[in-house]
Amino acid sequence: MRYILYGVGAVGGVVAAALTEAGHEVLGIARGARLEALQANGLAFRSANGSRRYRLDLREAPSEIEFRPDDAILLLVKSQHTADALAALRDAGVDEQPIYCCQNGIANERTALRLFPNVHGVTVMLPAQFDALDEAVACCAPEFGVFDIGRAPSGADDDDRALAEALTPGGIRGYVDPAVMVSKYGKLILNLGNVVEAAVGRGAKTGPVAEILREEAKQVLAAAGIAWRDVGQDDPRRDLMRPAEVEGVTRSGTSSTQSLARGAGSIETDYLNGEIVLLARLHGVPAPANEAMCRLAARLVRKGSGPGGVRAAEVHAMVGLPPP
Ligand SMILES: NC(=O)C1=CN([C@@H]2O[C@H](COP(=O)(O)OP(=O)(O)OC[C@H]3O[C@@H](n4cnc5c(N)ncnc54)[C@H](OP(=O)(O)O)[C@@H]3O)[C@@H](O)[C@H]2O)C=CC1
Ligand SMILES: CC(C)(CO)C(=O)C(=O)O
Repeated sequence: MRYILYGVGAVGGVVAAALTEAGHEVLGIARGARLEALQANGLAFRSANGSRRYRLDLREAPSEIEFRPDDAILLLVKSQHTADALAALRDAGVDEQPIYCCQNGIANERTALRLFPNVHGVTVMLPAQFDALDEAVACCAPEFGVFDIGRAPSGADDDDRALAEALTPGGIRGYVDPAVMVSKYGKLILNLGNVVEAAVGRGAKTGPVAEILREEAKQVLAAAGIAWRDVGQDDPRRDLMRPAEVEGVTRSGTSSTQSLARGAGSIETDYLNGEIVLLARLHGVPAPANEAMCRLAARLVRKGSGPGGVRAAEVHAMVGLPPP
């Protein structure tokens, strides 16, 4: 199987390193200054085990690729970039190849299923970042991360088993999960604090505001009749991946914080907290705290704000909490 990695950012970079290290054929799709740096220097992969540089085969767009029946496509772009990526894949002739949504949130699978028959979900438990443009950092050890892998909306097949087996030797423990979306809803609950950290700064993703967002989300999911499974710190597999020192690297925060820090011009909040807001509206229940966080994220992007510039008291007030 050839693995096409659509998006060679933080998580995509770690996946590229893991699959390449295990001897698999990998082709990456990247863009802009990141593509130029990766082409010029290769990928500098850093982890608790040290640093290694990998030469990657890269393209700027799917139109530059001759797709094969044995390709598996891993979507590793942020959710707000999924629709464009999928359209480009279809224009380039992709049809029945498996498409793996290796992304937070649960909206990507539905978007993919509108265009493609063979869609799979992946729960990505793998904190990663890049500071230099030619870099990818895996922030946990001894495993870089844990992936739940299965078909969307449910089931599992030989391609899922092959992907789990391909990732595991390179440091990403793959688990085939026929109820992967149940796992992904659990991960969605964890990610509701991303925007709080992006706004206020480190530590806020697990504080009292995040707790309100998560409790509200659980009520909304219950009203919508949606099952979820805890994949947080009580999941015993978390022992496989503990935050680790990586020489010369300071953890920059969640993927949403990284978007603000890079001035990316967009943030994933509408697909995280916004998913809860959407479900609440569809099912006639309130979600004022998550709504407030979507407004806050839109404001931060509109103003070009960096991470950590909002006072905690302001965010507390937005969700009805007294000042900290
Ligand atoms: N980072 C983390 O620690 C974790 C992230 N996740 C999830 O994984 C997913 C990926 O996140 P992450 O790796 O952080 O994201 P990044 O922004 O680091 O990487 C995505 C990369 O894809 C590129 N890209 C987007 N659209 C295209 C396109 N059309 N063509 C070529 N390249 C494109 C982006 O470029 P550009 O910058 O120009 O947009 C960027 O380089 C998200 O859903 C995130 O929530 C899950 C767990 C942890
Ligand atoms: C769990 C966490 C917060 C890891 O960084 C993540 O999923 C993200 O960054 O989006």
